[in-house]
Amino acid sequence: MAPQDHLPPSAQRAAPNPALAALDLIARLVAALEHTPLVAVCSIDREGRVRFCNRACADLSGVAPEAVVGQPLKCLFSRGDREAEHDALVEQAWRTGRHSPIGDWHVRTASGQELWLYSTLVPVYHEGELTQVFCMDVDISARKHAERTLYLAAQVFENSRDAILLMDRDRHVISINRAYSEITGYGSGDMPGKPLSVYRSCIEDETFFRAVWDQIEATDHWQGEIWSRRKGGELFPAWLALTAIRDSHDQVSNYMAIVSDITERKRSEEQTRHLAEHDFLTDLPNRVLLLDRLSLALSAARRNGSMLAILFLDLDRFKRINDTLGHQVGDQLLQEVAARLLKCVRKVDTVSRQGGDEFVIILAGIGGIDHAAHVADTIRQAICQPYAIGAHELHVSTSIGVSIFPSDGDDIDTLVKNADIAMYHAKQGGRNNFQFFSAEMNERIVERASFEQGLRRALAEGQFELAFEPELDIATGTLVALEALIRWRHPELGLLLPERFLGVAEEAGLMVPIGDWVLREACRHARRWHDGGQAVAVAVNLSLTQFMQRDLVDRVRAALEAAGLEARFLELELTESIIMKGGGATAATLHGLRALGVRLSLDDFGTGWSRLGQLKDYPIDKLKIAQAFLRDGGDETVIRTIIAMARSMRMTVIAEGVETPGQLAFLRGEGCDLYQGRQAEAAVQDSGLGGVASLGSLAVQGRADAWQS
Ligand SMILES: Nc1nc2c(ncn2[C@@H]2O[C@H](COP(=O)(O)OP(=O)(O)OP(=O)(O)O)[C@@H](O)[C@H]2O)c(=O)[nH]1
Repeated sequence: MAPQDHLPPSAQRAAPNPALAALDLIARLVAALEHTPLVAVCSIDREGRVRFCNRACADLSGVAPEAVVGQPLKCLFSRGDREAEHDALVEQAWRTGRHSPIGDWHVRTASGQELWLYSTLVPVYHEGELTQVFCMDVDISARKHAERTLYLAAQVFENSRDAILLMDRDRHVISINRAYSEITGYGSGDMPGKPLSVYRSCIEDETFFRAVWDQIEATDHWQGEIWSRRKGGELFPAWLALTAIRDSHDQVSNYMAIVSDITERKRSEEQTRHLAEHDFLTDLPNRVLLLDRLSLALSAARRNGSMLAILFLDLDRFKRINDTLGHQVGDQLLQEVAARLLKCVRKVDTVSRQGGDEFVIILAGIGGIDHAAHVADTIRQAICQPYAIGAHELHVSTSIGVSIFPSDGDDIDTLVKNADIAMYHAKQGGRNNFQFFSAEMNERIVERASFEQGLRRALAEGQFELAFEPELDIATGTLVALEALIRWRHPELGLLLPERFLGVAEEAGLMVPIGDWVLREACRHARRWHDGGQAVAVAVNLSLTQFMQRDLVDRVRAALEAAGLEARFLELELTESIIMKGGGATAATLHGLRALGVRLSLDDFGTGWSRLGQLKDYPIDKLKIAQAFLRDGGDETVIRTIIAMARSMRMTVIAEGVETPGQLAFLRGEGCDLYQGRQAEAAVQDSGLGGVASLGSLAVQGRADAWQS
């Protein structure tokens, strides 16, 4: 190609003399064109074949110039679905002789690289004739990439759900995005130009913000929770992330603030925390929060040298309300109790529910123990007032234990434990009262705990024994039965009577295993007597707890079977109160036992039952006149009535605690069947048979036989 071929005809026509200078200029222009790295240039002929390609074009397309000459233009760059559009521009350049509009083209090179080209087509004349079209392309891929990045950044900024605010290096607002406007209510024109500090909530002070900006200066970043203010003045909790943006010279050019409205999150966190720290039924603080508050109150008391009281409350006989009226009524009562407790204390105090019918109250910073006593008594009285729950008017009382910091303990556990111990003593003291903790109480509780442990060991190690008290026929003096009475041969305290340990056993939940042991052991003894030739019956006392066991009949059957004892030789003694408290299941249990063939006897008769007629519904074989009626001269009328009643109901009647010959004579005169007590024991001794071990030779007949159905 001759150098002048590149110039349009007008330029060729206007070329000044001298001609050589012009040729030289053209030669240099061509050389520049060939070597410029900025513009990729190639030319095509009328057939669309490449005739020339400069180095930049070869570099950009990745095709060697020798390989491209004679090839169609698209072997350099393919324009995808815009190929036809480009062909039309080429055709237009040939047709009009004018250069095509400059435009951006997204192309792909032969090696698959994608580029953006800024292109035009320039028709070139030679000697007045249009001979070539030059394709001139500038690689603008980098610019396009930057534009795209900027575009995306702008989209992110605008469409982010987080509120974003941009500042200049002086912390003046430049712009805010849509989310920022939505969250804060400020429009895009409200904030720009103003310092960010204008929009602070005033909850955090200057020191706080100074620390924030100090950290940003040091690390380019700060994030944390703050209170933010909406345009209308409303405050809201926000999570703020502040970041310094640096320019290419590593100088801070801007700051960006990202603000998230965390109102909902805080609310739900608060809700979760509330649930974790409060009792669902009463909404009072639960044990977790109580311990937390107590820890704070203790620290404050230590700091101020003040006193603090812990009140441990337990409702009295609450179980009865649940049992008689149902759990739901019980729940409502607990809620009402909670409300009353709150009314009895100050705002600084904490009322908490520990669970069940137990409440613990912290009285902070009390002036003296009088204050605690006053509050305890106010509470006691408030709880005693009647409750209207549904159609019911309920009455309940509470027992309260009080411990005082610092005198009753220095730490949470000790203070709560001691208040609990004091509450236990309030219960022991008859309920519906309050007790201050004392060291003696603690000693007693420790003693009781070790006693309880001892009881468990006694069961495991066989420290229990049975003593037997004879029941004799008044008319014949014959031994009819032996009542089994438990004794505990305590390793340190010696032989203990049941009064000494059965209360603790009851509270420790040991009545059933101990009762089982007595039952089995008594049956085993009776079997031994039988094997020795004496078919004497054995009487065993049942406790309420045993009686309430659903499988009582099975347990009794199992004891009989294990001993190989006939059921008619076992007599179970119940008290009136057991029968009364047995509830709806009493009759079924008694009939179940009777069906086994065992005898049923009512102990301590005459001391509690008001509805004698009810006895007819139960299969009771024997009435035991309470010892109280014989003491101090006795109550002859009652005894006479009981004997008459037993007769009319075809029951055997026995008097217990017969101590004198006079008493025995009286009972004999009234037609009482059997007797028990010191007189009976003396009679057994007199007969030369000192104890149960000798029973093998004791004559047993009469009433025992008469019992057989
Ligand atoms: N309604 C109701 N009863 C509960 C709840 N939690 C525990 N209880 C019952 O509360 C009763 C607590 O009884 P206790 O304190 O052991 O005994 P009490 O009958 O109050 O007798 P004393 O405490 O010896 O005076 C038990 O019957 C539990 O089943 C509850 O959330 N709602």
